[in-house]
Amino acid sequence: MASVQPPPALLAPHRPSTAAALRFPSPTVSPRVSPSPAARPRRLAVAARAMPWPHVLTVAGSDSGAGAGIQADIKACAALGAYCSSVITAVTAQNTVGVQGVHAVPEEFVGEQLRSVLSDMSVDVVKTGMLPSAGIVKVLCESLRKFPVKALVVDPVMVSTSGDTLSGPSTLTTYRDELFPMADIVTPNIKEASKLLGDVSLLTISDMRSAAESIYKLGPKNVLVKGGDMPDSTDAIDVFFDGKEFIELRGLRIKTRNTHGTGCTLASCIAAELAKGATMLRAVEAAKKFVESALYHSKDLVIGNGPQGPFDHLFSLKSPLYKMGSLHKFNPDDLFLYAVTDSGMNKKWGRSIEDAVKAAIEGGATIVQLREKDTETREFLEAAKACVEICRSSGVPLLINDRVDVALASNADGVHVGQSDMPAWEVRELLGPGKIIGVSCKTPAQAEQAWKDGADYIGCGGVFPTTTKANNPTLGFEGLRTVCLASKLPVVAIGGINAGNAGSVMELGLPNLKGVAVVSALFNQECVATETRSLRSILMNACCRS
Ligand SMILES: Cc1ncc(COP(=O)(O)OP(=O)(O)O)c(N)n1
Ligand SMILES: Cc1ncsc1CCOP(=O)(O)O
Ligand SMILES: [Mg+2]
Repeated sequence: MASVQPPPALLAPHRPSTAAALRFPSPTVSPRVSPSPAARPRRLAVAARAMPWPHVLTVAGSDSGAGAGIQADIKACAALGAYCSSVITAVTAQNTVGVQGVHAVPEEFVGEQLRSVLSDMSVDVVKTGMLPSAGIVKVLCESLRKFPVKALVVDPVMVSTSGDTLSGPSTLTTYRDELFPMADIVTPNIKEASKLLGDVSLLTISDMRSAAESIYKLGPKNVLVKGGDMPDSTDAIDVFFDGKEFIELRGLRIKTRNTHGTGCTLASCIAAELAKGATMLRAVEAAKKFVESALYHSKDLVIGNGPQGPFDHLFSLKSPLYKMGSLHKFNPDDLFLYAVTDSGMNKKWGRSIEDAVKAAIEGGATIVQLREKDTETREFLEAAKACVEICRSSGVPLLINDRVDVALASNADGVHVGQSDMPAWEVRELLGPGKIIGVSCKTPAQAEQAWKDGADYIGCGGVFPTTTKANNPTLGFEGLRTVCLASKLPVVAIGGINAGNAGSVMELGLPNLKGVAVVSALFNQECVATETRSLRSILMNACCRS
């Protein structure tokens, strides 16, 4: 009787596998035989996991069209570096037109799937999607009590983005009474929030706040009411509530038909980020940014003929410009007080570049840029290397204006380029995902291109007239506002900004206007540190007021 020899690797004690070690028997189909006792593989000696792998378990329905459901969950988690196991609660026949049929999985079998995963694997976070019956909700709650996890993310899927009802009224009651009190966050959209609260009408941000507060009282630790389908809103605004404060999370409303699965994906991204150790608010912010990036990248892709197309969760594999590293490396708050040096002013005041940078940092500059248009390359590079050390010891990013070569050679933190300098996407190719790239933008189109090219921020100006940069049209507050409202990237204002008007710039209250960049108000002065300190306090006061 042929005995089936399991692959050697299965018998050997578990060790990091190499291709050589993983030799499997030839793929010919052997007659089904039960292995002799000698050949039966011993219990696997599985080594303790050397590398943690954040793990999300999705408990949701299958979407045959793969735009939503467990298919979206698995893709989203994979894109964010988390493992995703899945317990299927229903099988749906659906596509880009809508849901044509739903078969709920018997609750006993949902329970068996839950036991299989939770008894064997260490799950960090459970994320729920479509739970088609009260019985399934109860089975899930029982499993969570038996196999507790770090966090529970509940996406109360009741109405699909195509408008089809996915959960009945009895399920809502069990959601509210049993599942919500166990949840770390509940993420209803407007329709779902309305249903959960007895079909109340939700038309404004204020209504969303009230809804979030009412849903919070049902027991979850946090609530995120998603405003994506709020009528007539220009931005996609979600309201986050943690029981103490409301936070409005603004995102760009991407004009596209490819929105099927955005709800599932947002919740799965939150789960993945929580599994990776993020705080709840950071997880929600990262999830929102992921969905926005995915929608933007996918806006012109076409799958299916209906009104609700899927989007590409794995967009970052398709374009190096979307390397996730660059989405998280740069801290927009660094733009608060942006000191930009000037070779002419340094000469006028007899000051070295290094001295100018040290003084600006002493005064509280939060980011520094060497804008040395008239300095010879060799001198510029030596100064840049010295300033990299000065800034790094203070934790202040140092960028180089225009000169990518100097930035590379000095290992600066990034580069700022203008419309006539090297395009940002080329700079990104040269610097890689871990460096900061800023782009000068005067129009929404330029801001859009900077985002597409993978920049981290934009400089917008000149806001006021300036003699520091020749032939530089003045945008004024309206021009600055127009670009800020269009920009998907953080913005720093520049041009003629000084102690007299910096406060008014920040008091515009533009959400993504993160600070001001200043040249002469700091470096064409006798004492750089004093001027920087004064400007910093003006900015702090203005931000407290706005
Ligand atoms: C933050 C910031 N914004 C704009 C500029 C302008 O750069 P510059 O090289 O002086 O001019 P353009 O290349 O934008 O035309 C900057 N240096 N920093
Ligand atoms: C570099 C630059 N980009 C737009 S305006 C400007 C000059 C800003 O200098 P100042 O702060 O002295 O007006
Ligand atoms: Mg330039």
